[in-house]
Parts: sequence; C-alpha cells; structure tokens
Amino acid sequence: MPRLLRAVDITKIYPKKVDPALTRSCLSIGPGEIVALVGHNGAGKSTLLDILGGLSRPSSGRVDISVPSREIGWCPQREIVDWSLTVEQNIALGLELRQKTRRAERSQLLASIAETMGLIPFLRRTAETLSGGELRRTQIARAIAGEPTLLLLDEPTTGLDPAGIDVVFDHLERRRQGGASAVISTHETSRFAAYCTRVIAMDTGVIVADEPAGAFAKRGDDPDDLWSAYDAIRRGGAAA
Ligand SMILES: Nc1ncnc2c1ncn2[C@@H]1O[C@H](COP(=O)(O)OP(=O)(O)OP(=O)(O)O)[C@@H](O)[C@H]1O
Repeated sequence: MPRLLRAVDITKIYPKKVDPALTRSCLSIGPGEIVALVGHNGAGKSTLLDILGGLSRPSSGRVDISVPSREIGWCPQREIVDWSLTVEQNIALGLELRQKTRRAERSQLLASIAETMGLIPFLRRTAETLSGGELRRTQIARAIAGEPTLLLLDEPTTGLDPAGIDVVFDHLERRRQGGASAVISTHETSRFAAYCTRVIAMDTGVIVADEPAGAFAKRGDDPDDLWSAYDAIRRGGAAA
C-alpha cells in the first residue's frame, strides 16, 4: 500500500525534561484512513502530531512524508490564527497555500467551505471577535480548504456542538472515499467510534495499540466508546 507518511522510532524529550514525551514511536499512514489518536491528558498526542506536521523536530528517529507540505491540512491544538485576519482571509490562506484553484474560482470555493462550516455570517469578522467554537470552525475550514491529501487535526472537535462535529466527519468521510486521510486526536471518544477506520492509542508517550477501529472497540465493554477499550488496555485486561 502506498504511504502518505511514515514515522520511524521517533522519540521526543523536551528541554529540561527527563522523561520522554514520546518514546520510539513508529507508524505509517496510508490513503483512505481516518485515524483516531486517543490517550489521556499528557499521553503525547499533540507531541506526535506536531512532529508529524513538521512543527517540532523529534529528538531522535525520523519522519518520511510522501506528500508535498502544501498537501497537508493542519489544525493544531493551540490556535495559530492570525488574529487580525478575517474569517474569509483565514480560509483564503488555506486555498492559496494549496494552489489548486484559479483566482476566479476561489471566491466560489471559499463560500462553499464557509457554508459547510457554518461560517457565512462571520466572514468579515476578525478572528479575535469569534467565540471558541467559531474560531475552531475557522481553523478547520482553513485546514480543509483546497482538499489536502493529509489532514492532521489536533482535537478539532473541542468546542464544536454535535451538529458541527457531524459536519466535520461528513467532510472527512467524503475525502476519505476519495483517498485522502486524516489523523485526529480527541477526547470525544464516544463520537469517534462510528467515524474512524483505525485507532492509535497512546499511554505516557508510548503507542500501546494501533489497529482497525472495529478490533480496537471490541477490547472494551462499550463498542460505541473508544475510551472503554482504551481503559481496558491501560488496566491490562484487554485481549492482545
Ligand atoms: N513544550 C513543552 N515543554 C515541555 N514539556 C512539554 C511541552 N509540551 C508538552 N510537554 C509535556 O509532554 C507530555 C506530552 O504532552 P502532549 O501535549 O503531547 O500530550 P497530549 O496527549 O496532547 O495531552 P492533552 O490531551 O492534555 O492535550 C506532557 O507530559 C507535557 O507536559
């Protein structure tokens, strides 16, 4: 299977820290996957995504990315919007980065993304005037603008209402069917069970499971909540 991304033995030790935030982690992402990254607070999810997205360098190990950087849609946990830009300008940045559309088509595409993400009423507002959920939707809109091949989304659904979460996943599923992939960290493990194709579970910087979502869900008592399986793994009671 062709790979979009491969991480080999990546370890991250932050300055002035003794314990690694990430320990010898390996993973590959192929086309057509929606990968849920689950783990407790501080498990290393953001550290892993930051390294995969090129925001931070591993202390050792390497990441091979087979897609051009403009083909990566990135939604980090910490907001990196330009506060003085409007919602419209933020989405336009995503489209310009991917360079897939002619200028004349951009306004139509921009409107369609804004419509999808429920952002039409906010297009002319600057990021600093938005609510948390509106800001999150703006970040997602920018990440998905231009339909990148690989999406790295760090807790994208935090602050979104259930309808907003459905919109994001409907979009991801449509892109997945076209061969795109997404890696998404989350604590909303009940909503994710139905949507993801694969689960990577992390515990204290270590990948403790990487398997198809169906197999992962079966490890727990509640197949509709990935946390149940995650808990079972941490308690050591899961089937291998
Ligand atoms: N810049 C940093 N400097 C020092 N330590 C850090 C830094 N960023 C993260 N850490 C530490 O690395 C570990 C992993 O953090 P990380 O943010 O990757 O976890 P996470 O799984 O994303 O957590 P959460 O679910 O709370 O967002 C934690 O112990 C955290 O305190």
